[in-house]
Amino acid sequence: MEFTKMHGLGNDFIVVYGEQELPLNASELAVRLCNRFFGIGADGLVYILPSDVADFKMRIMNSDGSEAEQCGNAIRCVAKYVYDHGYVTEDKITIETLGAGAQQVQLQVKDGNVEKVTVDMGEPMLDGVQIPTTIQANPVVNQPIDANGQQFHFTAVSMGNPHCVIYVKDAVSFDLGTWGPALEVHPYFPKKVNVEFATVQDRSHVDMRVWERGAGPTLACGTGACATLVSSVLNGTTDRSAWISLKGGDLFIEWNEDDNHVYMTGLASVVYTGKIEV
Ligand SMILES: N[C@H](CCC[C@H](N)C(=O)O)C(=O)O
Repeated sequence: MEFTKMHGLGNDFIVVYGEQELPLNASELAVRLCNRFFGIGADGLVYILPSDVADFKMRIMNSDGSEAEQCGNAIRCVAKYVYDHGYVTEDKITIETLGAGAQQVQLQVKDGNVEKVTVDMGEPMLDGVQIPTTIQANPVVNQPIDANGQQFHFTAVSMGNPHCVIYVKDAVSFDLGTWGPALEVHPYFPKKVNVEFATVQDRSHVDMRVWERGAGPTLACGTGACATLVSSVLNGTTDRSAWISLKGGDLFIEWNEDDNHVYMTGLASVVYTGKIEV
């Protein structure tokens, strides 16, 4: 199997092009190939597939073998991949995901190189039951939640995949390993949840660290950055556009007041290409 190792701010993926549909063993392959000791090593396995409603379809498997409905960093990588390989000639393309349907992607190209990618991540889902959570509220803002004997307050947002945003004193030094795993599987979240720990620096800058559903601590999370911006607007702590600073770098997120869509802008990078027996 040929693959391209790519990342979005250090959130890394094994990208596979050429399949007509998701392989039946995609989940087992994800666990095997994402393993950082016995496999290639990555946060996820990403397939670029044909689509009936967009230029391409993206399916993403977390490193634990679970499938996610959406992945912000991966969709930027997919857009760069198809442009670099000449599968598209326009700098504006559409990519279908399970969680958000056909999404518009704008490539910022200079001298033939993809510099930045802006993705329309669609409308945030704020209804507690739809996210899904067990909380009957719309939106779910600043709700108490206990984990390992500690009480936090969270705001829940879905970007096609579920997110739990918690504000802490210092996200940069926060101990993800102690609290992330318990919150990921908290009974409030029937489909588990991605957990973001955030510190608002000012109305246009938030520090965020993430414990991802099905992948654990990653260097960046695109949908998590979107959820963090939406949550911060709901909590009145930022403007509707801001820089979200992750361990692997910065994403610029805007929650547009006119169309209610969230727009994410950031980098996408190729590390190497390879072949592996599967
Ligand atoms: N672990 C996530 C999928 C990857 C999301 C993240 N890597 C991103 O960039 O949005 C989930 O199970 O919902």
